[in-house]
Amino acid sequence: MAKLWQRFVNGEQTDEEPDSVILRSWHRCRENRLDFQQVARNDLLPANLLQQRVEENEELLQAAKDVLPFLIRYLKGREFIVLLCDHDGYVLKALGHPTFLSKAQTVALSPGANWREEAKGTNAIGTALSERQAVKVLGWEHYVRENHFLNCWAAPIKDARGELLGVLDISGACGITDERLCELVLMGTRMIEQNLHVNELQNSYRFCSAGIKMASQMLRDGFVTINNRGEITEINDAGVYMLGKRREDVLGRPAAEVFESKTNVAFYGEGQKLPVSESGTPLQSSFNQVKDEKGDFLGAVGVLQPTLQQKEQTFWLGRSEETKKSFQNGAKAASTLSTVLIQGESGTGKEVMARYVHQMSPRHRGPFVALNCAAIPQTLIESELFGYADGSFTGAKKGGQPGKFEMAQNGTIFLDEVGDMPHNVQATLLRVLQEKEIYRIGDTKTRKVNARIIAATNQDLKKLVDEGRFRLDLYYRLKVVTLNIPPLRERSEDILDLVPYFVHKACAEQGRSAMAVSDALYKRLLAYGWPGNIRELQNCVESMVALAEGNVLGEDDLPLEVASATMAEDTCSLLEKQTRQVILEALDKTKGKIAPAARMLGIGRTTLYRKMEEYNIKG
Ligand SMILES: Nc1ncnc2c1ncn2[C@@H]1O[C@H](COP(=O)(O)OP(=O)(O)OP(=O)(O)O)[C@@H](O)[C@H]1O
Repeated sequence: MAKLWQRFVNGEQTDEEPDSVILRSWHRCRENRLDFQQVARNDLLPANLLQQRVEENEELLQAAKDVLPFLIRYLKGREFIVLLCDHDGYVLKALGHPTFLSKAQTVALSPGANWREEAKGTNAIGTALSERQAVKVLGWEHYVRENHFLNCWAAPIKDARGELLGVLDISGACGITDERLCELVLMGTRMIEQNLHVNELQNSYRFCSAGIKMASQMLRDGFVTINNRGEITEINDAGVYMLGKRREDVLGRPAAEVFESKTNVAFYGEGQKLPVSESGTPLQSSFNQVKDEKGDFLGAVGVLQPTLQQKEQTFWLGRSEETKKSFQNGAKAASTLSTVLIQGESGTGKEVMARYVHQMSPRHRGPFVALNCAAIPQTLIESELFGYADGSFTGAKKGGQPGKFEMAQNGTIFLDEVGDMPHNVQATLLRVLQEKEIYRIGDTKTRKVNARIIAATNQDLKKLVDEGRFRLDLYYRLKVVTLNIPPLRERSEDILDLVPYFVHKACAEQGRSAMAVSDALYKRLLAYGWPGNIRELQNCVESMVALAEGNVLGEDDLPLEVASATMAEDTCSLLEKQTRQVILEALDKTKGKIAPAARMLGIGRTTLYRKMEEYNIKG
């Protein structure tokens, strides 16, 4: 049969023809004027370019990683090799029988060599690429004589869209043939294609889940996904905050348990109220079932929103022992109906505490009414508190007007900055506390009031009493239960909880996507004294979020005031401060004389001079 090849390359006519695939390939080789005796010049990649191709075809190599050894095992030690080539015909990998591997090397059938038809004439790899189908090229069917000792089977490898990625080839010595090799090479390509498909599915799954995570962080509402077993698979930061739990206590847990609900939450319809959150605050949820095209239930996605009550913030944050203790005391105070006095610097969270006490008390269903005694003119405080009767003064509303005490019926009245309450109103307040009834201004009729009083102050009330500016009897009446809220500088660990919450809140309010906070920034925030307490921290975070450019808040975003204060701390370490102090004291004792001061410190005079210059101490 080799005569067929001989006649063709000699340009002689013949009655017999080889397989049509081979004949088409021979014609292409002739058109390309290929030398049929030997390959004129092998196209061999140098090591660096081969490495580049290997990297470019990483996915293909990965998909074939286990398939090539599997095929070799199947060939049971017979003299065969298996090759993986890229879509340009370059051999990327060759495995198999060592004897045949070295024989193959004599014709450059090895990694780095190009086996396209244009380079090597008719051969299984190149012809499979040209014909885009599985082929076998046996012995003399190779166009170039030097390859006649080969028998090869090859098939193209395609991706899910039919795009050509490479070729799988099995080669052996001429004469060894086996009908099953055609099937084997096809089976190998199918296995590689399946692996590629699985990889692609995994990548698109990873993309979807990372995309959902990223998109959900941009929402200001809580976002939750639940799988078909009813377990929570994803929750954004807003959701974690609203629940008042830790992320690790939510992820992977049954939704029914997290939402403290008896029914499976996935089957909730629109707008169901869920009794959730550690602080007992109600959230509103809206879940939708996710189904596939056949209508099978896959899981559910939902949003959580605070109900109106929670929007007025009745939950608190802070991991420090001080904060936990304060709020534990608040909860204890809530169970009694006594008057509560909350003391703390401005911005420490006194109103947050007052709302918490109300929320935890048996009156939580009643109203919470606040009045800031420092924020309204003193002449109006009385009418604000007790209301007025019809016609009690010119311009008074017809039918009169109830005051805050009446509005707080069966609930809580919060008197903020109670130290600023005028003396005459203090007397009336004391009477209301005793009698539990009020007169509206200009009215003769008493009205029963049933409201729990929570007062707050950032002043030293005892001092005001001593100065005669606050009534002693009212002071004792108010401080039945006292809650002290420490300043933020005494519980700076709370910053670690407050900052992410304020960042999240500011991003949502300013319509920005989620932002992270760098460790370096946390260090600076922890080093600052926060004279304005939590309110100052919140304002600081809000302005950083508004002005920051990237998606990570860093030290450069700090407002000047905080930046310069914390910088000074950094550059002047405690040790330096102490050294400077010791030198100053020695100089003070020796009335500025250097030699005795140096003796006292146990150092030489020159060292003392050097230290004084270093610490900017004038002699
Ligand atoms: N533990 C906390 N968790 C979350 N936010 C808090 C907490 N404490 C305070 N805040 C927030 O800090 C800000 C100041 O709190 P709040 O108004 O309760 O302080 P205050 O002590 O009543 O201030 P002032 O004395 O000026 O009236 C508010 O925005 C509040 O939401």
